[in-house]
Parts: sequence; C-alpha cells; structure tokens
Amino acid sequence: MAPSALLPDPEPEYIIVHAGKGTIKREILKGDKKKPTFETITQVDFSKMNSSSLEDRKAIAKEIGAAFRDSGFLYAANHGIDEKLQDDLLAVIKEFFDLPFEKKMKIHVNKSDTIKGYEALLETKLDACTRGDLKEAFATGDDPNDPEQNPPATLNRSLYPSNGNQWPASPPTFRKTMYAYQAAILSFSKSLMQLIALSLSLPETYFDHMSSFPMGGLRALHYPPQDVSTDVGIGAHADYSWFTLVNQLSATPALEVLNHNGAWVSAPPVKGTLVVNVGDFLEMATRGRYVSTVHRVVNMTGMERYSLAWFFSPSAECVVETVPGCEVEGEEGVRVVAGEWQRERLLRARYKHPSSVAARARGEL
Ligand SMILES: O=C(O)CCC(=O)C(=O)O
Ligand SMILES: [Fe+2]
Repeated sequence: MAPSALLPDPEPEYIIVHAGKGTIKREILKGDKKKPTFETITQVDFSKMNSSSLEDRKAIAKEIGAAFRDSGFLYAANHGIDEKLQDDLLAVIKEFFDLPFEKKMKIHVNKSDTIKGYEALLETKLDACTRGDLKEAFATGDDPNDPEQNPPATLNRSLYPSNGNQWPASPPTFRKTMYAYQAAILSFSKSLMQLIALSLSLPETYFDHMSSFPMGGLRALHYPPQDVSTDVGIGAHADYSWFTLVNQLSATPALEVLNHNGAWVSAPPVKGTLVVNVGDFLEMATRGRYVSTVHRVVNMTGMERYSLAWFFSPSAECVVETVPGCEVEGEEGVRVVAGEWQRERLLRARYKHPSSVAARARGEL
C-alpha cells in the first residue's frame, strides 16, 4: 500500500448556499487546510449601553465590532427587554400556531402585497437541495396603515399598499403583545445602530437619519421536530437587514452558524439574551468588514421550537452607501435604494408569491 503521504488529497466537499445575494460555494476545510475561525458565539453585555459615559458606550462598541468582524454573530445580554413580555410572547405565539390550519390560512401571505401574514410548513425553500423549510411563520412589518406604528407625517405612503400587515382575530391579545415587543425591540435596535456607528469610528448619530420609519420585519417562527438530518427548519441563508435580532423563545437548540472552515457552529438559546447577527445592508455598507454570516436552523431535538426574529433595516427611501473608512481602494463603492433592494431580494426568495409573479411578468425581476 502507498504511504499515506502519497495518497491523493480526498475530493473536496462543498457547502452550497443560496443566500439571495447569489450562490455561495464554500469548501469544507479539513485537516491541514483548516484555518483559525470562530467555534462559539461571543456574548456582549449591553447593561451600560445608555450610560452617560461615552467611554462606557465605546467599550461595548469595541466588543460589537470585534464580534461582527469575526463571526458576524453575538449574544446580547442585559438588553433591557422585559422578561414577562417575552413569556407572554411565547404563550400567544404558541396559541396562534396551535390554531386550526384553515384559520391560519385566512391571513395567508398571498393575500398581502408585502408578503405579510401566515406562511405554512414547507412553503419556502431556502436550500434548493431540501424538500423545503420545515417551519411555519407569521410575519408583520413596517406598515403605516397600522396606527400602532405612528408613521411620520412626511412618510411617502405611496410606497405602501393597503393590503400589508394582516392580523389574526385569535388569540385576542396577539396583536397587542407583538406590538409591545416591537416597540421595545425597535428602541433597542436604534441604540444598537448608534453603537455600531461608534464601532466604525463614526459619530454615534451617523445612521440616525436612516431610521425615521425603518423597514422592520417581525417574524414568529415555529419549527416542529424533524426526523431526518436531511431536512432543515430554515435552509442556509444570510439575512437582508442592517442586523437581525433573534429571540430564541423556547430552550430548543437548533440555530447554526457557518464558520470559515465550512463547519456549522451551534448558537443554542442562552437565557436572557438575544442573538444579534449582521445582515447584508451592513455587510455592503462596510464593504465586508462586518460579515453577514450564513446560518440555518436544524431541529433534531425532538421538541417544538419557537423563535421570534426581528429584521432591522434602513427606511425604505434611504440610499445605503459605503460608510467612511470602509472604502476599498480602486473599487467603486456601494449605492442602493434600501426599499428597492430589499423588495427585490424578498420577491426573489418568494418566487411563487403573486407579487413576485407579477413583478417577473413586468420584467422587474
Ligand atoms: O429561528 C431562528 O433561530 C433563526 C431564524 C432566521 O434565521 C431567519 O428567519 O432569518
Ligand atoms: Fe436568518
């Protein structure tokens, strides 16, 4: 037998991801090919985020910057969102998903031009190699027709259709509880955006003008346990947002993050924390200094899993450009209208939705 040194290298294996920004093919690095990369997700303490001392705020910003450059993920501890509110959320979200299928289908996403409402099991397929995403979802988002959102008088309402958000009649406290959470998470998001500005050595208020009526999506998710590892709760993808905040409402570990060796790193629920991950807007604006990392959900625990994801993006009419200090020499900077870019991504990911079919027929996609 030939000495092992003379054996040919094994055929490389790849992970293929349809992240929306294009297909990513990443080799799974083994043995000597492995490079240093993250194996766990860092925790950052936000208790001093509103400290009157700029030095305190800068210290948090520094940790955020390090995590966003390394893995693009972190756990935010002491974020200040009321624990009781999170218990209430889990209760109403469970109750909603327990409703009979026909009731949930009354507010199906196909009835909303902005793809808000209920989405059934296996309806989306983020990883083309699977039979679909083994999850059901309920989505709401920025919509000036909902009085709770208190839109500014200057908002260009023509950007919003009349059939945006759809709310279920039951459970009766569902809408109120989701909006209480949205108010809290929106306030945390604006503070986090200021810390991100600091982390990039920009004035703290640098991004403030981009949050007058931010595109924000709140998505409740239910992942039943899967029987086979070839299924996925959500296929590998990256998010289209400045950042995403995932509240892992149930203690069911299933979220996984792809590291630079092509290995999946577990991001299990850590009580009292939110998972924060960089989205594509932030990756674009920082020209890749902060990484919008691929992740997925695989629920092999035998237990139900509930989570609540919040996607925080710029206001629709804003132009996202390379931030000062992140320019790449010899390359043109980024310049996209946030609302147009995000809508195109959303429609591409939901290619069967009537809005997507219509946009393709108009030659827009
Ligand atoms: O449920 C989770 O933990 C993550 C959800 C997610 O990645 C998404 O909805 O984009
Ligand atoms: Fe995601």
